[in-house]
Amino acid sequence: MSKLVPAIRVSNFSFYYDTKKILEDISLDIYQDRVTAIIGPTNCGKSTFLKSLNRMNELEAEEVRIQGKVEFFGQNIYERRVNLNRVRRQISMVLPKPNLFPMSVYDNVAYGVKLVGWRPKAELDEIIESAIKSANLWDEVKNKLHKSALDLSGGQQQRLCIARALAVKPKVLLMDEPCFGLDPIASTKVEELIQSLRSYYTIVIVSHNMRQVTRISDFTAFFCLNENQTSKLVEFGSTYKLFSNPSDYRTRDYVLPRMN
Ligand SMILES: Nc1ncnc2c1ncn2[C@@H]1O[C@H](COP(=O)(O)OP(=O)(O)OP(=O)(O)O)[C@@H](O)[C@H]1O
Repeated sequence: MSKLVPAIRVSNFSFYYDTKKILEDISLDIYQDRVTAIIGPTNCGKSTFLKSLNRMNELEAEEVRIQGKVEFFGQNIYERRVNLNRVRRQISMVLPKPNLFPMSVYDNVAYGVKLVGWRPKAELDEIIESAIKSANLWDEVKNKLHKSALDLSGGQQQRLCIARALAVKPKVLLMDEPCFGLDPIASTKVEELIQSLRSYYTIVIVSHNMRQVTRISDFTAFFCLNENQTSKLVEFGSTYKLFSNPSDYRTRDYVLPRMN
């Protein structure tokens, strides 16, 4: 295994929606070209944490406040002068439910690429094909590129969302329960896709499926609400260690019953 390099370094990070503190004093490193899973009970701030990594959380409320830092290869993404579009291109988000536009398969993937700048048609075609291939979807849609994306199955739509994210060449993929609502076969395909992307992208995934977490992630962070109902990072470490020999009793009490 190559040396661990932090792609994202979260330091003493607290997050508030309006006046309500959601995350408290979180510090952890997200390593480059590794899969990090975020787990924890419902409402413990997993999605809020994930969205904090590319500032998507700011799109969700009138007012948000933070303390601490989130550094992406050394640059604090919460600094004023940061180019937010660039941050969100490099740190891309895949949501639990496919959020495709009512457009063709091709246009959905082209959408973000066109926002970045004009490209000749042949070059655009190449980017689209490569992104859809990387999302393990090409054989299923190559004859339907100009048909509505909304006619694809749920699992195909989710892989198309991943293709759309890949088309803008991000460094980090944030995945919020990417198998949510998918049947076991569609879920397996998304999981296989994550496996095939893991060497090329830094991936952070929120999942409630502990078996999936042990199959696909290298590192796991366990979040839990404290007595003030704010979310704390209880434990972070290699997925193997966290599941086989957790350091904290709260991790053990959460993880072990969900593995049976
Ligand atoms: N846009 C928002 N405005 C205000 N509060 C919010 C907003 N989004 C989430 N919250 C609150 O933040 C807290 C954490 O929610 P979050 O969705 O991050 O938890 P979660 O661990 O991902 O939950 P789940 O496992 O159920 O998906 C909850 O109390 C929720 O009500």
